Amino acid sequence: MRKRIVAFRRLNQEQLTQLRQHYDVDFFEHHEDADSPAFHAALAKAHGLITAGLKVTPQLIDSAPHLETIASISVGYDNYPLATLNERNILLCNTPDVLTETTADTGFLLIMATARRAIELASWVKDGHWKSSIGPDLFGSDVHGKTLGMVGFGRIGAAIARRGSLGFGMQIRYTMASPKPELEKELGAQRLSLQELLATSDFVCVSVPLNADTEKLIDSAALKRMKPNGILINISRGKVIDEQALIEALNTGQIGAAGLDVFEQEPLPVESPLPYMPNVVALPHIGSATHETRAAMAQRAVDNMLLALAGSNPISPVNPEVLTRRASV
Ligand SMILES: NC(=O)c1ccc[n+]([C@@H]2O[C@H](COP(=O)([O-])OP(=O)(O)OC[C@H]3O[C@@H](n4cnc5c(N)ncnc54)[C@H](O)[C@@H]3O)[C@@H](O)[C@H]2O)c1
Ligand SMILES: O=C(O)[C@H](O)CO
Repeated sequence: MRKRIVAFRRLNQEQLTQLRQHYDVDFFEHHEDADSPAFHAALAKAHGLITAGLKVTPQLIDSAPHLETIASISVGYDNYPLATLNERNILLCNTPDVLTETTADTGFLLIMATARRAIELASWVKDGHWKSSIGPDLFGSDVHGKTLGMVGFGRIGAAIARRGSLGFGMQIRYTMASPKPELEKELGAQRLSLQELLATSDFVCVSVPLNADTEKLIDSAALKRMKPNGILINISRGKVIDEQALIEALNTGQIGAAGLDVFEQEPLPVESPLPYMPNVVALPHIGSATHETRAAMAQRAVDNMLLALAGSNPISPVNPEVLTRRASV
Protein backbone atom coordinates (compact mmCIF):
# COMPACT_ATOMS: atom_id res chain seq x y z
CA MET A 1 0.00 0.00 0.00
CA ARG A 2 1.31 3.47 -0.94
CA LYS A 3 2.10 5.85 1.89
CA ARG A 4 0.05 9.05 2.14
CA ILE A 5 1.11 12.67 2.43
CA VAL A 6 -0.94 15.66 3.54
CA ALA A 7 0.35 18.83 1.87
CA PHE A 8 -0.88 22.08 3.39
CA ARG A 9 -0.40 25.16 1.17
CA ARG A 10 2.34 26.60 -1.07
CA LEU A 11 3.20 23.61 -3.31
CA ASN A 12 2.99 24.09 -7.09
CA GLN A 13 1.64 21.56 -9.59
CA GLU A 14 5.11 20.26 -10.49
CA GLN A 15 5.94 19.63 -6.86
CA LEU A 16 2.62 17.83 -6.32
CA THR A 17 3.28 15.69 -9.40
CA GLN A 18 6.74 14.86 -8.08
CA LEU A 19 5.25 13.66 -4.78
CA ARG A 20 2.42 11.77 -6.50
CA GLN A 21 4.89 9.62 -8.45
CA HIS A 22 5.59 7.84 -5.16
CA TYR A 23 2.80 8.67 -2.71
CA ASP A 24 -0.90 9.47 -2.47
CA VAL A 25 -1.20 13.17 -1.72
CA ASP A 26 -4.10 15.11 -0.18
CA PHE A 27 -3.49 18.78 -0.99
CA PHE A 28 -5.11 21.57 1.03
CA GLU A 29 -4.45 24.91 -0.61
CA HIS A 30 -6.06 27.39 1.76
CA HIS A 31 -5.39 28.35 5.36
CA GLU A 32 -9.06 27.79 6.31
CA ASP A 33 -8.77 24.15 5.15
CA ALA A 34 -6.99 23.36 8.43
CA ASP A 35 -10.40 23.51 10.16
CA SER A 36 -12.14 21.20 7.72
CA PRO A 37 -13.20 17.60 8.52
CA ALA A 38 -11.49 16.52 5.24
CA PHE A 39 -8.13 17.83 6.50
CA HIS A 40 -8.44 15.94 9.77
CA ALA A 41 -9.59 12.76 8.02
CA ALA A 42 -6.55 12.97 5.70
CA LEU A 43 -4.21 13.58 8.62
CA ALA A 44 -5.52 10.46 10.38
CA LYS A 45 -4.14 8.39 7.47
CA ALA A 46 -0.99 10.41 6.71
CA HIS A 47 2.64 9.24 6.94
CA GLY A 48 4.00 12.62 5.87
CA LEU A 49 2.90 16.21 6.44
CA ILE A 50 4.28 19.13 4.41
CA THR A 51 3.13 22.42 5.80
CA ALA A 52 3.52 26.19 5.89
CA GLY A 53 2.04 28.36 8.63
CA LEU A 54 0.11 25.62 10.44
CA LYS A 55 0.21 25.67 14.25
CA VAL A 56 0.91 22.01 14.98
CA THR A 57 -0.24 21.11 18.49
CA PRO A 58 0.35 17.89 20.45
CA GLN A 59 -3.39 17.20 19.92
CA LEU A 60 -2.94 17.45 16.15
CA ILE A 61 -0.04 15.00 16.40
CA ASP A 62 -2.24 12.64 18.46
CA SER A 63 -4.79 12.69 15.66
CA ALA A 64 -2.15 11.47 13.16
CA PRO A 65 -1.17 7.99 14.43
CA HIS A 66 0.83 6.99 11.31
CA LEU A 67 2.85 10.21 11.00
CA GLU A 68 6.59 9.62 10.39
CA THR A 69 7.86 12.91 8.95
CA ILE A 70 6.91 16.59 8.92
CA ALA A 71 8.54 18.86 6.34
CA SER A 72 8.02 22.48 7.28
CA ILE A 73 8.19 25.12 4.54
CA SER A 74 10.07 27.47 6.89
CA VAL A 75 13.36 27.64 8.72
CA GLY A 76 11.74 28.66 12.03
CA TYR A 77 10.13 25.72 13.82
CA ASP A 78 8.50 27.38 16.83
CA ASN A 79 5.13 26.21 15.40
CA TYR A 80 5.93 22.57 16.19
CA PRO A 81 5.81 20.66 19.53
CA LEU A 82 9.37 19.31 19.37
CA ALA A 83 9.14 17.30 22.64
CA THR A 84 6.01 15.51 21.39
CA LEU A 85 7.60 14.83 18.01
CA ASN A 86 10.68 13.37 19.69
CA GLU A 87 8.55 11.19 21.98
CA ARG A 88 6.70 9.86 18.94
CA ASN A 89 9.94 9.53 16.90
CA ILE A 90 8.53 11.86 14.24
CA LEU A 91 11.20 13.51 12.12
CA LEU A 92 10.90 17.28 11.57
CA CYS A 93 12.69 18.97 8.65
CA ASN A 94 12.98 22.69 7.85
CA THR A 95 14.32 24.95 5.07
CA PRO A 96 17.51 26.74 6.18
CA ASP A 97 19.92 28.42 3.71
CA VAL A 98 17.58 28.73 0.71
CA LEU A 99 15.86 31.76 2.30
CA THR A 100 18.84 33.37 4.04
CA GLU A 101 19.74 36.02 1.45
CA THR A 102 16.14 37.03 0.69
CA THR A 103 15.33 37.38 4.39
CA ALA A 104 18.51 39.42 4.88
CA ASP A 105 17.37 41.68 2.00
CA THR A 106 14.12 42.24 3.91
CA GLY A 107 16.06 42.99 7.10
CA PHE A 108 18.10 45.58 5.29
CA LEU A 109 14.99 47.00 3.65
CA LEU A 110 13.65 47.64 7.17
CA ILE A 111 16.93 49.29 8.21
CA MET A 112 16.84 51.64 5.21
CA ALA A 113 13.10 52.34 5.33
CA THR A 114 13.08 53.23 9.04
CA ALA A 115 16.27 55.32 8.99
CA ARG A 116 15.26 57.32 5.91
CA ARG A 117 11.53 57.42 6.82
CA ALA A 118 10.74 56.09 3.34
CA ILE A 119 7.19 54.83 3.96
CA GLU A 120 6.16 57.89 5.98
CA LEU A 121 7.51 60.28 3.33
CA ALA A 122 6.05 58.33 0.40
CA SER A 123 2.61 58.68 2.07
CA TRP A 124 3.32 62.38 2.63
CA VAL A 125 3.93 62.82 -1.12
CA LYS A 126 0.80 60.78 -1.98
CA ASP A 127 -1.27 62.92 0.36
CA GLY A 128 -0.25 66.04 -1.58
CA HIS A 129 1.99 67.68 1.06
CA TRP A 130 5.02 68.20 -1.22
CA LYS A 131 4.76 71.91 -1.93
CA SER A 132 8.40 72.86 -1.34
CA SER A 133 11.61 71.08 -0.40
CA ILE A 134 11.44 69.34 2.96
CA GLY A 135 12.94 70.74 6.17
CA PRO A 136 14.85 69.11 9.04
CA ASP A 137 11.62 67.98 10.72
CA LEU A 138 11.36 65.34 7.97
CA PHE A 139 15.04 64.44 7.64
CA GLY A 140 16.11 60.88 8.36
CA SER A 141 19.37 59.54 9.76
CA ASP A 142 22.37 57.99 8.03
CA VAL A 143 22.79 54.26 7.72
CA HIS A 144 26.35 54.16 6.34
CA GLY A 145 29.05 54.26 8.97
CA LYS A 146 26.65 53.58 11.87
CA THR A 147 26.80 50.72 14.37
CA LEU A 148 24.69 47.63 13.71
CA GLY A 149 24.10 45.37 16.72
CA MET A 150 23.05 41.83 15.84
CA VAL A 151 20.98 39.92 18.42
CA GLY A 152 21.33 36.56 16.70
CA PHE A 153 24.35 36.11 14.47
CA GLY A 154 23.45 32.91 12.63
CA ARG A 155 22.77 32.50 8.92
CA ILE A 156 20.36 35.45 8.50
CA GLY A 157 22.06 37.66 11.09
CA ALA A 158 25.43 37.22 9.40
CA ALA A 159 23.92 37.92 5.96
CA ILE A 160 22.39 41.19 7.24
CA ALA A 161 25.68 42.14 8.90
CA ARG A 162 27.54 41.41 5.64
CA ARG A 163 25.28 43.86 3.81
CA GLY A 164 25.86 46.47 6.53
CA SER A 165 29.61 46.02 6.74
CA LEU A 166 30.59 45.47 3.11
CA GLY A 167 27.95 47.67 1.49
CA PHE A 168 27.50 50.46 4.03
CA GLY A 169 30.70 50.53 6.10
CA MET A 170 28.74 49.83 9.29
CA GLN A 171 30.48 48.74 12.52
CA ILE A 172 29.16 45.29 13.41
CA ARG A 173 28.50 44.16 16.97
CA TYR A 174 26.92 40.90 18.03
CA THR A 175 25.86 39.09 21.15
CA MET A 176 26.11 35.32 21.48
CA ALA A 177 27.01 32.75 24.12
CA SER A 178 30.07 31.67 22.13
CA PRO A 179 32.24 33.76 19.80
CA LYS A 180 32.23 33.57 16.00
CA PRO A 181 35.92 34.14 15.16
CA GLU A 182 35.45 33.68 11.40
CA LEU A 183 32.81 36.43 11.26
CA GLU A 184 34.90 38.65 13.55
CA LYS A 185 37.70 38.30 11.01
CA GLU A 186 35.50 38.71 7.92
CA LEU A 187 33.44 41.67 9.15
CA GLY A 188 35.51 43.10 12.01
CA ALA A 189 32.55 42.17 14.22
CA GLN A 190 32.88 42.76 17.96
CA ARG A 191 31.24 40.43 20.51
CA LEU A 192 29.48 42.22 23.40
CA SER A 193 27.01 41.38 26.14
CA LEU A 194 23.39 42.08 25.23
CA GLN A 195 23.42 45.06 27.61
CA GLU A 196 26.52 46.58 26.00
CA LEU A 197 25.20 45.95 22.50
CA LEU A 198 21.86 47.65 23.26
CA ALA A 199 23.55 50.69 24.77
CA THR A 200 26.02 51.24 21.92
CA SER A 201 24.21 50.30 18.68
CA ASP A 202 22.44 52.74 16.38
CA PHE A 203 20.50 49.80 14.92
CA VAL A 204 19.60 46.71 16.96
CA CYS A 205 18.57 43.86 14.67
CA VAL A 206 16.88 40.77 16.09
CA SER A 207 17.37 37.49 14.19
CA VAL A 208 17.23 34.79 16.88
CA PRO A 209 14.86 31.80 16.79
CA LEU A 210 11.84 31.94 19.12
CA ASN A 211 12.15 29.55 22.05
CA ALA A 212 11.74 29.58 25.83
CA ASP A 213 15.05 31.47 26.22
CA THR A 214 14.34 34.17 23.64
CA GLU A 215 10.66 34.90 24.34
CA LYS A 216 10.46 38.60 25.37
CA LEU A 217 14.27 38.83 25.24
CA ILE A 218 13.75 42.47 24.23
CA ASP A 219 11.59 43.63 27.12
CA SER A 220 10.99 47.05 28.64
CA ALA A 221 14.36 46.99 30.48
CA ALA A 222 16.19 46.13 27.23
CA LEU A 223 14.40 48.92 25.35
CA LYS A 224 15.39 51.38 28.08
CA ARG A 225 19.05 50.49 27.49
CA MET A 226 18.88 51.43 23.80
CA LYS A 227 20.15 54.77 22.50
CA PRO A 228 17.42 57.47 22.46
CA ASN A 229 17.51 57.57 18.64
CA GLY A 230 18.17 53.83 18.35
CA ILE A 231 16.24 51.85 15.75
CA LEU A 232 14.96 48.34 16.49
CA ILE A 233 14.58 45.85 13.62
CA ASN A 234 12.77 42.52 14.06
CA ILE A 235 13.09 39.92 11.31
CA SER A 236 12.81 36.94 13.66
CA ARG A 237 9.54 36.29 15.51
CA GLY A 238 7.18 38.81 17.14
CA LYS A 239 7.23 37.15 20.55
CA VAL A 240 10.97 37.82 20.96
CA ILE A 241 9.98 41.45 21.68
CA ASP A 242 7.53 42.58 24.37
CA GLU A 243 5.21 44.36 21.93
CA GLN A 244 3.38 46.46 24.55
CA ALA A 245 6.70 47.68 25.95
CA LEU A 246 7.84 48.49 22.39
CA ILE A 247 4.69 50.55 21.71
CA GLU A 248 5.35 52.51 24.90
CA ALA A 249 9.04 53.04 24.03
CA LEU A 250 8.08 54.33 20.57
CA ASN A 251 5.28 56.54 21.88
CA THR A 252 7.44 58.15 24.55
CA GLY A 253 10.44 58.69 22.26
CA GLN A 254 12.55 56.31 24.35
CA ILE A 255 13.77 54.82 21.06
CA GLY A 256 13.73 56.36 17.60
CA ALA A 257 11.90 53.89 15.37
CA ALA A 258 11.13 50.24 14.70
CA GLY A 259 11.11 48.15 11.53
CA LEU A 260 8.99 45.05 12.08
CA ASP A 261 8.32 42.10 9.79
CA VAL A 262 6.86 39.92 12.56
CA PHE A 263 4.41 40.43 15.42
CA GLU A 264 3.19 38.77 18.61
CA GLN A 265 -0.06 37.95 16.83
CA GLU A 266 -0.24 37.44 13.06
CA PRO A 267 -2.06 38.66 11.08
CA LEU A 268 -1.70 41.84 13.11
CA PRO A 269 -5.00 42.59 14.93
CA VAL A 270 -6.84 45.60 13.44
CA GLU A 271 -6.70 47.40 16.79
CA SER A 272 -2.87 47.37 16.88
CA PRO A 273 -1.51 50.93 16.79
CA LEU A 274 1.80 49.83 15.25
CA PRO A 275 1.05 50.29 11.50
CA TYR A 276 -0.24 53.82 12.16
CA MET A 277 2.75 55.06 14.13
CA PRO A 278 4.92 57.37 11.98
CA ASN A 279 8.13 55.92 13.40
CA VAL A 280 7.17 52.31 12.58
CA VAL A 281 7.54 50.35 9.36
CA ALA A 282 5.27 47.31 9.67
CA LEU A 283 5.44 44.56 7.03
CA PRO A 284 3.19 41.44 6.83
CA HIS A 285 5.84 38.76 7.55
CA ILE A 286 7.43 38.93 4.10
CA GLY A 287 11.01 38.03 5.04
CA SER A 288 11.24 35.20 2.49
CA ALA A 289 8.29 36.19 0.30
CA THR A 290 9.71 36.35 -3.22
CA HIS A 291 8.62 34.04 -6.05
CA GLU A 292 12.10 32.53 -6.30
CA THR A 293 12.65 31.91 -2.60
CA ARG A 294 9.19 30.60 -1.78
CA ALA A 295 9.53 28.11 -4.68
CA ALA A 296 12.98 27.05 -3.41
CA MET A 297 11.62 26.58 0.14
CA ALA A 298 8.72 24.44 -1.11
CA GLN A 299 11.14 22.38 -3.20
CA ARG A 300 13.41 21.86 -0.18
CA ALA A 301 10.41 20.61 1.81
CA VAL A 302 9.45 18.21 -1.01
CA ASP A 303 13.05 16.94 -1.25
CA ASN A 304 13.24 16.48 2.52
CA MET A 305 9.97 14.52 2.49
CA LEU A 306 10.92 12.28 -0.44
CA LEU A 307 14.28 11.41 1.15
CA ALA A 308 12.85 10.83 4.62
CA LEU A 309 9.91 8.66 3.57
CA ALA A 310 12.29 6.59 1.39
CA GLY A 311 14.42 5.91 4.50
CA SER A 312 17.35 8.18 3.46
CA ASN A 313 18.75 11.16 5.35
CA PRO A 314 16.87 14.37 4.49
CA ILE A 315 18.83 17.54 3.65
CA SER A 316 17.82 19.56 6.69
CA PRO A 317 16.48 17.62 9.66
CA VAL A 318 15.70 19.59 12.84
CA ASN A 319 15.78 16.53 15.14
CA PRO A 320 18.28 14.14 13.49
CA GLU A 321 18.43 12.12 16.71
CA VAL A 322 15.17 10.52 15.52
CA LEU A 323 17.10 9.07 12.57
CA THR A 324 19.76 7.65 14.90
CA ARG A 325 17.09 6.08 17.11
CA ARG A 326 15.33 4.61 14.09
CA ALA A 327 18.62 3.15 12.81
CA SER A 328 19.33 1.46 16.14
CA VAL A 329 15.93 -0.32 16.35
N1 LIG B 1 10.71 37.22 8.94
C1 LIG B 1 10.78 36.11 8.24
O1 LIG B 1 10.08 35.91 7.26
C2 LIG B 1 11.78 35.08 8.63
C3 LIG B 1 12.40 34.31 7.61
C4 LIG B 1 13.31 33.35 7.99
C5 LIG B 1 13.62 33.15 9.33
N2 LIG B 1 13.01 33.90 10.27
C6 LIG B 1 13.34 33.70 11.69
O2 LIG B 1 14.74 33.91 11.83
C7 LIG B 1 15.26 32.94 12.70
C8 LIG B 1 16.74 32.76 12.45
O3 LIG B 1 16.98 32.08 11.24
P1 LIG B 1 18.47 31.63 10.86
O4 LIG B 1 18.38 30.81 9.63
O5 LIG B 1 19.38 32.79 10.88
O6 LIG B 1 18.80 30.68 12.11
P2 LIG B 1 20.23 30.36 12.74
O7 LIG B 1 20.00 29.20 13.64
O8 LIG B 1 21.26 30.25 11.68
O9 LIG B 1 20.57 31.68 13.59
C9 LIG B 1 20.02 31.99 14.82
C10 LIG B 1 21.17 32.38 15.74
O10 LIG B 1 20.64 32.93 16.95
C11 LIG B 1 21.49 32.51 18.00
N3 LIG B 1 20.80 32.65 19.29
C12 LIG B 1 19.88 31.85 19.86
N4 LIG B 1 19.49 32.35 21.05
C13 LIG B 1 20.17 33.50 21.24
C14 LIG B 1 20.21 34.47 22.26
N5 LIG B 1 19.44 34.35 23.36
N6 LIG B 1 21.04 35.53 22.12
C15 LIG B 1 21.82 35.67 21.03
N7 LIG B 1 21.84 34.77 20.00
C16 LIG B 1 21.02 33.70 20.12
C17 LIG B 1 21.84 31.07 17.66
O11 LIG B 1 23.01 30.64 18.34
C18 LIG B 1 22.04 31.17 16.15
O12 LIG B 1 23.38 31.45 15.83
C19 LIG B 1 14.39 31.70 12.44
O13 LIG B 1 14.40 30.83 13.53
C20 LIG B 1 13.03 32.30 12.18
O14 LIG B 1 12.31 32.38 13.38
C21 LIG B 1 12.09 34.84 9.94
O1 LIG C 1 10.78 30.83 9.50
C1 LIG C 1 10.60 31.10 8.30
O2 LIG C 1 11.08 30.43 7.38
C2 LIG C 1 9.81 32.30 7.90
O3 LIG C 1 9.30 32.98 8.97
C3 LIG C 1 8.76 31.97 6.88
O4 LIG C 1 7.60 31.57 7.47
